[in-house]
Amino acid sequence: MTDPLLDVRDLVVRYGQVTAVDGVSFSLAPGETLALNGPSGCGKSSTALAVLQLRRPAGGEVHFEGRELTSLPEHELRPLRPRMQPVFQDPYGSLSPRHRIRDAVAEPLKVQGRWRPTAGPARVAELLDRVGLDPAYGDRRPHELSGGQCQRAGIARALACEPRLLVLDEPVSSLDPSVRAGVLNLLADLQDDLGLGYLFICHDRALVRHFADRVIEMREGRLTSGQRPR
Ligand SMILES: Nc1ncnc2c1ncn2[C@@H]1O[C@H](COP(=O)(O)OP(=O)(O)OP(=O)(O)O)[C@@H](O)[C@H]1O
Repeated sequence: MTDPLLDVRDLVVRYGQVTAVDGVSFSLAPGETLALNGPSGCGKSSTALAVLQLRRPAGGEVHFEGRELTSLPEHELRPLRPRMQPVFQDPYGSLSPRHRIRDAVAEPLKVQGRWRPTAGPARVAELLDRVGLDPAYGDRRPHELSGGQCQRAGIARALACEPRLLVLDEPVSSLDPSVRAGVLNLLADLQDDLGLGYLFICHDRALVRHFADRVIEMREGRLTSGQRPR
């Protein structure tokens, strides 16, 4: 059996007195899509933030590519962060309104010291093309794109990090139904090509059944089905 890409054990997330996630365990294999489904407020986004270590959990462990993340200080997490990238519901919220799309996609390359003035622009154009955007759109700012185009640009920016895991938090929920299928097809193609693992957070049960390899259900902070046996 392949080692899991992500192995979450007894995760607890608290906001003050509120326990949003209460002992959640699951694992995700490389190249797998695991859907986390459940009603509004059940703790899906809190689970996503804790997996990404954007909110440090109050308890439990998050093993990613064999490293346990919750015990790592920020300076040791930093080099691992590019490998697990979020894609959030609001496509405009994840891109700075002031920056052109090409700069937003180039930024992770620059932050990671992988930007080369000669090859960099071509790499950005390649990433935009890979997500189905005309590279000429690189000149635009987010408000000059549709929601679907903007979500594609956000995915291009995530891909610039060369991730192994995408945490997709309601990635198509704010898009027109006509645009959703295109973005989901893109995600499926990228997974086939790159072997990415997806933690796919979605409240739409029909959609998760269609898109995911496996579904786990959450309610009031706990998994009600699909919990990994201990
Ligand atoms: N920053 C916060 N401060 C205090 N409580 C919070 C915070 N974020 C979430 N919560 C609470 O934690 C619980 C879980 O919220 P969370 O957003 O994780 O659920 P969700 O399943 O993602 O909901 P939705 O589908 O509506 O986004 C809710 O009771 C929510 O009110």
